[in-house]
Amino acid sequence: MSVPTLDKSVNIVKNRDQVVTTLASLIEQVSNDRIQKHSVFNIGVSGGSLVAFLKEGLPKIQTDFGKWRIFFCDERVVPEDSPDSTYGQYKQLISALNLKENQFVTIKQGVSAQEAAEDYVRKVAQQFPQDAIPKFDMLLLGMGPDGHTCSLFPGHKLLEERSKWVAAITDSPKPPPSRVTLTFPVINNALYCVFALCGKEKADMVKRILVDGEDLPATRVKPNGGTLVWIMDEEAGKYLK
Ligand SMILES: O=C1O[C@H](COP(=O)(O)O)[C@@H](O)[C@H](O)[C@H]1O
Repeated sequence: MSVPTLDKSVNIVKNRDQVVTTLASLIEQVSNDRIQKHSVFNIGVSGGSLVAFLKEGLPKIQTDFGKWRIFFCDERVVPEDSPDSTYGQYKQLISALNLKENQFVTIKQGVSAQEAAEDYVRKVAQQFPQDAIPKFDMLLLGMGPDGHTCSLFPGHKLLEERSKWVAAITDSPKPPPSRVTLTFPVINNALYCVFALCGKEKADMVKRILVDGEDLPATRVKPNGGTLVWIMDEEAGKYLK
């Protein structure tokens, strides 16, 4: 796959297919660079529409998937065989990309959101023994029509979380209510934070975030010393032109 010309932090491409291709190409470029330098690629994935983008795009890229460690930017506290489980949806990629199940760092099953968050933070810390705050190579983020990202929702107290790397939420306004999410100190420590989104129902929120700079969860994604990239189709970006 050819390297994208992403010279801007906000990239509006024609349609959904081009969102998929542009995103996949950026992942290919960054993963190969990180694997060459560090022999591992630590990536965090989100749920929602991103899952389909990756299912379509990742099988087309050239990278050493065996060197990937895959984390969840957020996860729903539900059984893995539930349609709401983000890991459950990514499982189909295991055979498509020749991954092993143990390359995914998943949440503990059958426990409360609080216990799942405490367990997840231990698992994350184990993978980043040298880092004061885990430094992900790349976090792939979605943005809901309300401006939420990960499981960080507008007006929620978790937006102010400064000490925990991973937090539990049990009152998510979007179902299911119980979730585990990375917090801003970790999100904004990543090397790359990449939003990928499509559709006219997101256009108003894109404007409120990228033009008006309204204080919404997705607006707070500002990686310190890292790179922020938005990839969207013309419908989502229609108020930016
Ligand atoms: O609930 C969630 O929603 C967001 C956004 O989803 P989308 O379908 O509007 O793209 C997603 O990024 C997050 O991981 C998920 O838990």
